[in-house]
Amino acid sequence: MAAPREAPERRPFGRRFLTDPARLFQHNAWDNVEWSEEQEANARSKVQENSSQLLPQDKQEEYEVNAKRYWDDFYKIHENGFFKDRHWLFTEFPELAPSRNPNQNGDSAHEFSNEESDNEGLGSCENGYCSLETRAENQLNLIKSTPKICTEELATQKYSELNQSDGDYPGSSASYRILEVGCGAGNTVFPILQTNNDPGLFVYCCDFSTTAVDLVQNNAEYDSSRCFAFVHDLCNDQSPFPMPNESLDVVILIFVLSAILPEKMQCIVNRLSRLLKPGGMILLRDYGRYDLAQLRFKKGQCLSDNFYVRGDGTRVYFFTQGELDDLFTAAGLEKIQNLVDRRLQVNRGKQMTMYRVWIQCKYRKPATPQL
Ligand SMILES: C[S@@+](CC[C@H](N)C(=O)[O-])C[C@H]1O[C@@H](n2cnc3c(N)ncnc32)[C@H](O)[C@@H]1O
Repeated sequence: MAAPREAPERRPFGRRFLTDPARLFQHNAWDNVEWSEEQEANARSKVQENSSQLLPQDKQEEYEVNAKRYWDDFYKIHENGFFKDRHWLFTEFPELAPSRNPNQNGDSAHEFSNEESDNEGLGSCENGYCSLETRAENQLNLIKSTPKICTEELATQKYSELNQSDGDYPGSSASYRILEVGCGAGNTVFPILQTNNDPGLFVYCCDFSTTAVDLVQNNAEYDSSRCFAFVHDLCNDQSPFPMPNESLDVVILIFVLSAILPEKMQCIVNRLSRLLKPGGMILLRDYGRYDLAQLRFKKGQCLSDNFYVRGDGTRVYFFTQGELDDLFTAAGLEKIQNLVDRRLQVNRGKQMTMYRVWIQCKYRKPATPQL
């Protein structure tokens, strides 16, 4: 009998370096690429150019007021077929499944570095988010499922009732609680539920898009004994969370803070920080300054410095490490990790190179809170 095949050793994060430029097209991605001064200057000038004309104020307000609708439309079109599942999550964020064997899932740290397929540009996913305009093959495909009712008003009423009843809230008996904000269709939540087998685990997830939350709740893997999906607008600071302050071990923000109006980010981070237990952590992965997606914007799509609107009406900000550090430390959190992930993606067929920039952070609430 043949010996059982062992899961291939996971390649650790950021370990394929391009030392010989002649090998550029031998792989589809290279880690930790250094930018030359010329490349940096080039990027700066592209951003200057595409930010030289800001959208008029009335248009800006329209995108803010209707933000939820644009994301609803996005999920009506793409449902949950847009994002790739992310087992890299557990390499980058072992906090999501602390007792997991690190050799589980032999996939690479980045969903892009699949050796079988070359990157096709932004359409192949910007670390999980693909721009609508590059996915013309996706046809408008209205939600077929019968959605459960999950309006924010109803949810708010339900939490107030729950919170009044002696600390009994969804997940109140759990020993390890994770909240994902801006969960979209659940491409982070479901891998967590599959991978983290801790019987004390409870996962909350929320999004302001009712369409997205419907997709999560109607997913065959949604298990209400281990998970609670709810509609929540992060920008509405009057909208309660279904769990009390200091009850969460982990809050995850994956490509979400970048979708928020920059002036509102600090208030959101402060509120999320209050939900953490002392010692609990916020984990973030998001767009970095001069990422290819930023350089590709055209004049007329810029809302304010480093903040743009896509063709589908959704918005995106491109962070520096310092900006994120300021946001988290001002919320009383301490830095565990704040790194920039510069990756060169290669489309060997088209002989194209794409420089991606992402930022990854872990910030912890001190045992004695600073706020
Ligand atoms: C780029 S998507 C990322 C989705 C998910 N985190 C993922 O990585 O698959 C940004 C998400 O943030 C959500 N979002 C944007 N603004 C929000 C807000 N004010 N409150 C709650 N969710 C918001 C959107 O609906 C969308 O699902």
